[in-house]
Amino acid sequence: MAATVHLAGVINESQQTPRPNGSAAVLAIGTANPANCLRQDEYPDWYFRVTNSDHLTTLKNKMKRICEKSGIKKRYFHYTDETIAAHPEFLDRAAPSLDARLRITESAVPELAAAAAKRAIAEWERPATDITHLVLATNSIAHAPGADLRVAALLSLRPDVQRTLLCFHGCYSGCSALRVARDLAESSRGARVLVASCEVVTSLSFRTPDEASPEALVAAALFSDGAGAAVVGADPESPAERPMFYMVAASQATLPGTERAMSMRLGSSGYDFGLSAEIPALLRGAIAGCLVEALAPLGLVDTGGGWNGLFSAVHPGGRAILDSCETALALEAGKLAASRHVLSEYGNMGGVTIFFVLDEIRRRQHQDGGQKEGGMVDCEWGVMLWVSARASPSR
Ligand SMILES: CC(C)(COP(=O)(O)OP(=O)(O)OC[C@H]1O[C@@H](n2cnc3c(N)ncnc32)[C@H](O)[C@@H]1OP(=O)(O)O)[C@@H](O)C(=O)NCCC(=O)NCCSC(=O)/C=C/c1ccc(O)cc1
Repeated sequence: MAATVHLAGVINESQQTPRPNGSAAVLAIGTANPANCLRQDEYPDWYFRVTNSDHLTTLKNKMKRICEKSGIKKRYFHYTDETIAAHPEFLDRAAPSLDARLRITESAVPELAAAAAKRAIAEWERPATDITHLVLATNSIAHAPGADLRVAALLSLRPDVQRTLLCFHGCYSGCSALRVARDLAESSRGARVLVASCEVVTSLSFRTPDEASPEALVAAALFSDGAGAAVVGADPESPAERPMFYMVAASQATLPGTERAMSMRLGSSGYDFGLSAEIPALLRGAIAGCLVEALAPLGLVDTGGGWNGLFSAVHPGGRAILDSCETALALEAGKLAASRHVLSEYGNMGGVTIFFVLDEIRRRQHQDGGQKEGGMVDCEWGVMLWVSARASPSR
């Protein structure tokens, strides 16, 4: 472990660090992707060729059907043809390959996360040394000292920056990181939290297609690499700090009996993903009830017009996930336009994707001057799966 001294102070109540008056807000956003971009309509041919699997014609045709229905146009990958040529063990399920994969991700994750974070800090227009906390979420590493320490060094954050590393939160890691950032930002006045999410998970999961693992084929057709970052803080301290989304509440709900529906398991040959074909239907059945429970304490209720009065930042886990949300919540066409756009342009980058969706929503707010597609911008309140957000009235 790195030589880090952790101190916890206990003080008299009257001497507590003052807490901020307002809610934490997203003050800036940055995103980044690796250079290797592959078109989705060409991916099955490429994938079966480089894995020497062209003879598996039934499986290849299935992947083509999945890609056609994925709602994705292109995806980004840290790996390249050269990576695959240099690592024949990635193609052989029986060969141990985890060490080689983790050596790749150990440097790739902090570098990509820092690239996104640099853009967020540049937009924030304050020095990186004003960052008091760093929260990094990833499913793509398994080492300590972790990528959070390396990101802090790459960005020249101050030595006493308080770091939190969240690993193995799956596709909701971005929401987890934002929830933790919100709590940190609201717990001490002046806190400025750099929150980042980074996945190069395809380097941990790339392998030969297997007729016995159709779920792995779905993962191979959807997942993509990228990084997203935001600066989060309460009580803007200067005119340059422009809140774009106030994070007013966060909640989490787990559907009983669904523990096996979505899973990730890191083994000697990398990640195995479990993605039940039931996920879109499970979501369809549960989402409205979850929304009612999460929003009622905020006084937000469906008064008959459905949930179209909110803007929605939904993690685009797959085209069918978005369809399920749209159906279950009776959303008007275009209400999930930002999520669909991000899915189409980048694929499913796990927890990173939600940063791209928030970025896309605010871009549409600016471009359209309030006359946006799908009634998104004139909504004061919004919901992000699973963090509720309120758009700044000043934006
Ligand atoms: C794009 C898909 C994969 C296919 O499109 P489709 O409209 O369902 O098309 P088909 O029904 O014709 O399916 C095409 C083929 O794929 C197969 N398939 C179809 N899902 C499968 C399957 N999970 N296994 C294994 N074969 C399959 C299906 O059997 C079929 O095979 P075949 O008959 O041989 O053509 C679509 O099903 C889809 O988007 N599925 C959702 C993928 C998914 O689970 N994503 C979640 C990843 S985890 C995540 O991001 C978290 C999200 C989340 C978000 C919000 C929350 O609140 C909580 C969580």
